[in-house]
Order: sequence, then C-alpha cells, then structure tokens
Amino acid sequence: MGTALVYDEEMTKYKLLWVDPACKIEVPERLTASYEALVRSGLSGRCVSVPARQASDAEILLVHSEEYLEAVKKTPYMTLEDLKEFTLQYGDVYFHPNIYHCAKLAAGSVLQLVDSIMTGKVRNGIALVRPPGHHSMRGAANGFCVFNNVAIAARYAKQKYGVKRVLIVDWDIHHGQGVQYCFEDDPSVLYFSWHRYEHQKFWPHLRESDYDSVGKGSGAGFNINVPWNKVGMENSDYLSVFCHVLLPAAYEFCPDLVLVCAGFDSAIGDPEGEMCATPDIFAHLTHLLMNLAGGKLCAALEGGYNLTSLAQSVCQTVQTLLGDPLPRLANLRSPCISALESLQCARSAHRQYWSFLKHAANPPLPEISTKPIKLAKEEEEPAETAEEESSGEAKVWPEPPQRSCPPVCSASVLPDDVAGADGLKRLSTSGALQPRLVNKLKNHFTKAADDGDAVATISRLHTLMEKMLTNEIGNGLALVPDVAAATMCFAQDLASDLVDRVLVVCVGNATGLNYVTTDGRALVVHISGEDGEERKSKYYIPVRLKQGCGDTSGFLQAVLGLLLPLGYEYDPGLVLLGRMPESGVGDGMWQQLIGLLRGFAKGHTLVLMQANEEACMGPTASALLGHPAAPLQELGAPFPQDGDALERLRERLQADWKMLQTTGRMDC
Ligand SMILES: CC(O)(O)NCCCCN
Ligand SMILES: [Zn+2]
Repeated sequence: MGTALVYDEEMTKYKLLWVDPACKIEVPERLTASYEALVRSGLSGRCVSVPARQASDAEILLVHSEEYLEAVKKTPYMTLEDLKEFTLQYGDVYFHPNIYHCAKLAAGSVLQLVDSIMTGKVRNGIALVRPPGHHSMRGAANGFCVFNNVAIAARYAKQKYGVKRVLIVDWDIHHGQGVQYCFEDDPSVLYFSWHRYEHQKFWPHLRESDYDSVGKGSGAGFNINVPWNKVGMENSDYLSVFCHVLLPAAYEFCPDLVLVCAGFDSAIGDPEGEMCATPDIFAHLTHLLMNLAGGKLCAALEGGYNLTSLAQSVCQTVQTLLGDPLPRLANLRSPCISALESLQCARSAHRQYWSFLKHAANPPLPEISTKPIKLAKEEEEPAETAEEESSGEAKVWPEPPQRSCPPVCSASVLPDDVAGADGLKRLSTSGALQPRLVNKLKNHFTKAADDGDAVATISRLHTLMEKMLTNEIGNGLALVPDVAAATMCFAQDLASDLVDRVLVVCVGNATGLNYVTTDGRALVVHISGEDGEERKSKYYIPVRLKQGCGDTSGFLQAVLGLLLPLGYEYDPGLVLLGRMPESGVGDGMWQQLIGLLRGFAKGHTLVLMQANEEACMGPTASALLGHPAAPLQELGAPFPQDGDALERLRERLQADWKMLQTTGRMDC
C-alpha cells in the first residue's frame, strides 16, 4: 500500500496584511517550498495524490465551540481594520479574508488523510497544510492556528471508524497546548509533545507545558510533555527521548492510529526553535513510529519557518513513509545534560502510570520555580527568518545524504546453486574471499558442522552480503544448518572484512557464542532466557530475560531501551540478526524487531535462521520487505525481576554507552 500526499495550493492564498513581528514568519512560501521540493525530488510522483476538502461545521465542532466557529465565519467579510481588531483578542495569530477558507481546507485535508488510511486505500500519508493547528483551542485562535487540525482528526477517527486509541506525537518545537487541553482527561488519546520551554521563558510561557502536566482524572498519564530548557538540542537528544520515553509508552499504549503534529521548526536553522537537529533526523523519527498501529500513520504539517530545512525535513519524512532505506546518522554525540534532566523529569513524572517505568530510578526532582518569569529576550524583537537574519550567523548544515531506492528484490534467500561445496572455492578463486579467510572460516566451521554444508553456508552468506553492500539487494534472509556457528563466524570473520562495524543481534538461547569482540568491529547483543557468558568486553552485551524471549513486554523493553540506543550510538554498516532455534519469540515481536532494526545500516539486515524454521519464513520476509509489523497484543507489565534487571543493566552500561543515559545531574 502507498503513501498519500494531500496538498492544495489554495492554502497558500492568505498572508499577513499588516506589520506584526510575531507573525511575519508564517508565510505562504512555507507550503510552496515544501511541495516544490517533493516535486523536484520525484517524491510527490511516488505518492498517492489525495484531494483536500473543506471540513464541515460538524467536523469543526468536534473540537471548537459554536460561538468561536460563528465568529471565524464572519472574517471573510471583514474590512482590514475589522480583521486587525478581531485578531487582537487572540495571541500571536493573524486573520485574513481567505484564512477561514484555508483553515477549513487544512482541517479537511487531514480528515481526507484519515479516510484514506482507515479505508485501507493507503498505508500512511502526509497533509501539507496551513494554517497549522496544534495551538488553537476550543474557543480561540493562537500561534498562527485557527482550527486544531490534528485534534479534529483524532475525534473524527474515533467517531467515524471506532478507533479506540489514538497516539498524537507532536515533534513541532512549540507545545501544542490546544491538543493538550482537548485530551488531557481522555485516556483514549495519548498526547506526546516536546517543546522549547526554557523554564517557561519561551512562548507560550505556559506553566502547564512543563513535564508535570501528565493529564487529569482518567487521563492521568496520557499527556507526556518533554520541555527543552536550552536551545541547540541535537539528533542524540531527540533519539534519547524517543527511546527512553515516547516509544516504550507508545508500545504499551498500543494505538490503533498514529497522528503526527509534524512541525519542522525543531530542525536546525529554524528561527523559532534554534535547535541543531538535522533534517535527516525526521527520517528516523518517522521510521520509529511506523511499526505502531500496523503502520497507520498520518502526518499533518504544523510549523517550520526556515524554508531550506523545512523542505529538506519534509522530503526526509515522505521518503521514509514511502519505505526507502534510512540515512545513517553519523557521529551521534552524547545527549546533553539539560536534555537528560528533561528526560529524567518526564520519566519520573510518569513512573506511576507506565509499567516500563516501574523500575526506573527515581531520584528527587528539582523544585519547579514559582517565582514570576522574565520573558526571554526575543519576546521583544522576535527572531527574523534564518534567511533574513542579518545579526546572528546563519546556520549551515550538510545536505541530507542521498537515499537509494530499495532494490527490487529486497529480501533474498540465495538459490542453492551457490550453496554447492565448490561455492567457496569459486569465491576464493574469484578473489572475493582471500584464501587466508577461507582457511579461517573452514577451521571455524569444520568444528561446528561437517565440511560440506558448512562451506556451502559460508559461501551463501558471503554472496548475500556482497550483494547487499553493492546495494544489489537491500537485505537478506539465509537458512543455515547452525545459526549460532554461522552467526559467530560471520561476525568475526566474514562481515568484519567487508564492513567497519557489524551489529550482531542474537535472539534465543545458544551455546558457544563465544564472541571475542574487543576491537569494536562487532557489537553483539544477545537477548536470551538464560545467563549468557559474562561480559568480557564493551562489545558483548548479554541481556537476560528470566521469562525468556516469549515475554513480549520484557523483550520489547530490552529492544526499545537498550538495543535501539546502542544501535544508534554504534552506527553499524551491517546488521546481522540470528534467530536461534526454539527462541520462543513471538512472530509479532519478531517482526517489530526486524522493522526497527531496518533503521540501521541503510536497511542492510541479514537474518539467519535455522533451516527447519519454515513457519517463520513468511513473517520474516514480510518484515524484511518493509511491510508493517503486525500490531502487538496489549502488553502486560514486564515481569518485575526482568524490568528491574533491564534497568540495572542499562545503568551499568551507560558508562560505556552514552545513549543509554536517562539522568542528568539534578542540579537544575
Ligand atoms: C505552529 C507553530 O507551533 O509553529 N506555531 C508557532 C507560533 C509561535 C508564536 N510566537
Ligand atoms: Zn511550532
């Protein structure tokens, strides 16, 4: 199934008609720059074009009051003076004779997206709209927003399609207080927002934007705020919050639909956010949400005021929605102290509501100051767009890397003709495999299995990997006689000769995985139900689930809170996933694991399975081909001792692995 793109140039036909420094950045060019970049890159041609439509009164009234709607209805007939007068009653927003029409189109566009996804016409999609929506409230416009496009879409999906649980992820750099107010007592909508806050010194200066606003009444726990108290946040800060807060909660919530308040003012170069995360981060943020809700993801444009980073970020998002391999995020740095404090505060505030946080450390939280706030300097003279910025140095960043389209045959089980015993000889004569390597492999393998099929296996694996690294195939699946032996020898000999770093993930009990990985050429994470070999090096990480890999919630916590952050920090050139016989891992969890691992190494994943596991071939190949993983059943809490052990392991490892940190010094 495809990716929908909703865009209508009518939504460019309104603009600021008077002087207002706070609103000058919200210009029609935001939409044209985004759309034209999608056209130029060929991405719009790969999407299913879905027409915009006007939201009806009834649909708008799902969120807004009648008096507010009636008031906005009058604006098309107002004089310029009346429009200015009308605007004064709201904050940082402007009206225009055509904005009511565009606001109905913006809201209706997101509803069109919801229809296309819920009726199975497409898998996912994005609506390029303005005016944005997430600040607008039941009875008020605010922050360039008139109708709350995403809040209306959430209510619409529940009413029309009986959707039980909606996840709203708001990666815009401003707090969508309109969305928070709409659902704060509603446990069927989980709202997650990060936002520039600077201890309330940044617009909209709301005390309820802080991390301790967790929702009210039966909605307690279903509102997650992560305030950024400093500017300059980077990719690693964003990914840490996804891995250690959003994703565990999102999977535990188990949504039927994911809506994204896709604001790109959180990207580098944006005058509002002043953050340093690069446009390719949105490829990963999108990817990390795409295995939820069976892939039903609907993104709606919110903010984004640097036309260059906005357009690049939109393209990165759409290209991921289309299923293309992700760019590698090179040299992630450690999350900064301020980000770790925000992460820690959000986790502590939600500890009582989420089982994944049950065993999280619980240090005392800093006092939230009650003294009156001094507005940040830009409140007097708001920042100009990055292009026009004369004073400050204009931010520069590298063009996001090219992302090759996935090769046609993206998952491949090598035909047997390569498997012949002479396979290796051919490889060695072809020079593909240095003779010394042949001997090394042979003596490794001959111990493990009889000479014939061992050699055959090696040649098969090598061919698969070669094809991957030349991008002839995206990823691969190999059935081998002995997964443990194949994985071991592959990691130590085969792969490390062809890529600089191999992430090896072993699932299930296995003996003899005696990895000696001290040089960092391979990072081995072994998730099993038994005690692995004790940790010899930073690069061998046994993760033990006392309940075994069949315990999906424990397994998922290990994947989200350990494996993902490790993988991002390690940044492998290849991922090797070995499924040991009788691993006990469920198909759904197995598909989620493959889906998430595709985010590394530009999707180059090689899966090794025991030859006799035909039953698992289908689900594995489906996941390798990028089909969304089957939604997991509602997750119970991880078994106490596993939850606790995983938290203790994470705390022990964070000295070596910065992306595992979740606490800063609490001196804020
Ligand atoms: C949609 C949005 O979140 O980007 N609006 C930002 C309004 C800023 C007003 N100072
Ligand atoms: Zn914003």
